[in-house]
Formats: sequence, C-alpha cells, structure tokens
Amino acid sequence: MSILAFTDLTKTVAGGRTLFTRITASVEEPESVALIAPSGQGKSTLLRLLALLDAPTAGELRLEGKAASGWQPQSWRRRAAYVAQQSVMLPGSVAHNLSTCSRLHDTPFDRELAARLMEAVSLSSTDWEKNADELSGGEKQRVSLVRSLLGEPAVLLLDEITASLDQHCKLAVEKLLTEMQAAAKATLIWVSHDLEQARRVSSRVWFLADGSLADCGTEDFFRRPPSLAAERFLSRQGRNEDAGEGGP
Ligand SMILES: Nc1ncnc2c1ncn2[C@@H]1O[C@H](COP(=O)(O)OP(=O)(O)OP(=O)(O)O)[C@@H](O)[C@H]1O
Repeated sequence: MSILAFTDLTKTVAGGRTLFTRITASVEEPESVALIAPSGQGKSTLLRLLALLDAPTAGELRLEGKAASGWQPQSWRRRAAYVAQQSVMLPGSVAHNLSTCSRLHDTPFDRELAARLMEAVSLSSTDWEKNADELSGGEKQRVSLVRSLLGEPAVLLLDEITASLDQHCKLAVEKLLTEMQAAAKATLIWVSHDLEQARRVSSRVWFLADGSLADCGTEDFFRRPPSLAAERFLSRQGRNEDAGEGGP
C-alpha cells in the first residue's frame, strides 16, 4: 500500500495561474523521491499540499490509505511533516525548541535521541540553553530538522532543507535521512535544486513541468529524460548525459 498518494491534483493560485492539472502519483514506504522542476513550477506548492498546509483546487490526497477529509490536519502533519527551507524557531532555548513535539503531544522528551540526532547533523557542540534565535541560518535549519524528526513522522516533506548548509553539513543531513529511510523509519520526498543531491538521495524522481508530473526511476531520469521538458531542463543544468554534457 502507498503511504502517501494523490490523484488528479490541480492547483490554481491567486491571479488564475494553474500550476499543475490532474497530476497523480504515490509513494511507497519507505521510498525516497526527489521532486525536481524548473523554478516556479510549483514544487513547494505541491509539498505544502502534501502537508495539508494549502488546499488543492481539485483532486484527492491519501495518507496511509485514508483520504485527507478523514484526518485532523494536525494528525496528518504529525505523520507527514513539512520541513521548510526558512526554518522558524519558537521563542526560547534550543532545548525548548527540541522538546516542542513532546510538549504538544504530552509525551516524554527523549533527550538521548535528541542528542544523537543533533550529533548526526554536526550540532553536538551546540549549547542547548542558548536562545534559538541566536543560531545561524544553517544551525536553525538543522535544529528544525531534528525537531521534526523527534516527532517520528512516517513521511518527511523536505523543502530545500540543505540550501543554506556547507558541504560537510549537507552530507551529514543526507546521511542521517538516507540511513533512516534505509532502516524503514521514514519515507522521504526531497525538493532540491541540487541535481547531484537528488541523484545521491533518491531512487525515484517526480519531474514537474508545464503543469504535468513525470514519475520515473532516478537513473532513468538522468540517462533517458522522460520528456522534452526534462531533456531541456537537464541540458540547461549541464546534466544531459546523452548529449555528453557531464554527469558523475
Ligand atoms: N498562494 C499563492 N498565491 C499566489 N501565487 C502563488 C501562491 N503560491 C505559489 N504561488 C506562485 O506559484 C508559483 C510556484 O511557486 P512555488 O514556490 O511552488 O514554485 P517552486 O517550483 O517551488 O519554485 P522555486 O524553485 O523557485 O522555489 C510561483 O510563481 C508563486 O509565486
């Protein structure tokens, strides 16, 4: 059974522009999918729809086999967590931020797990008593990821979460998440402009362009782009391997 699925999803935004029309796809547990598109095609919008942070114009979403209408939005978001590029820290300390989920759901705060996750994203030396607002952008991004992981979501909707990280931290985050996925602890949907990253972390690609979604294996996507739009996109990024324009 798919853990997350959408059928005939259409989204028209203010001003009347339709970003995508009747797109359908699903993700199995515990897959890792890269959502790729030229800028402005609706990647973040689609991710926000999948987190029930925005409503589709038409179409149906299902999580764990149950339609969105049958879920409380907060319960849905607890299972399918959206991790934003611009992370927002709650007022208070790093520890206060890390324990958000346990306070919200009245469950014990697993300090040991939090420490392990902080270490995995290269934040072992962070002072937990520090005001979270004083962290750098990249530190906030990683604390925000750890905060989400502590809620043990089944699906992580990752919106360019490594965009402000240096290479070392980026790879640390990728390693943590791919290990979780390999251990069947999480299904991942990554929005990324970084095609090297998409190739490293995913086994499938959803390519969004001209209002349609193409769904294919990651290696196939790079070797045999599924559409002219994908071919042009890879070509512009210098990644069309058939055209001999590069690649690892
Ligand atoms: N609520 C909204 N109201 C009006 N326009 C919107 C809204 N949400 C998104 N848009 C527009 O829809 C388009 C797609 O936005 P979105 O951020 O989803 O694209 P994207 O593929 O993630 O872009 P990028 O790669 O540049 O981050 C943009 O032109 C954006 O301005």
